[in-house]
Amino acid sequence: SSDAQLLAAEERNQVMLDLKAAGWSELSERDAIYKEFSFKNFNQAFGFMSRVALQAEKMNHHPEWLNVYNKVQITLTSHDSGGLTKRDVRLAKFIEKVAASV
Ligand SMILES: C[C@H](O)[C@H](O)[C@H]1CNC2=NC(N)=NC(=O)C2=N1
Repeated sequence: SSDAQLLAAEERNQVMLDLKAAGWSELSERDAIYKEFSFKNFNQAFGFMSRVALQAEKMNHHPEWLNVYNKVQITLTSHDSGGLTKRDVRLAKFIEKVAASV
């Protein structure tokens, strides 16, 4: 299955176990996942965003996000596919790696 295709129920439940354990949740209003990150200050938050931005551009897969001072709220979905795909999961896992290394 292509990584741009919507995740099938079984595979989705499997990957969501990991992501939920890491603090991601499924939105009720859209087929998307969401997490809020907190950093020590704006510099840390923006450094994190810079690293995620470079990877997102490489993947041609971009987050919906909001930064206010030390907080970054991130929503991931695949607009082209109309919901959650492997690309979102791959980007979420990358984001977790970056956040863990700040
Ligand atoms: C034209 C462009 O390649 C597409 O719109 C890409 C860009 N980045 C994207 N990012 C995300 N998150 N979902 C998409 O469907 C998407 N599509």
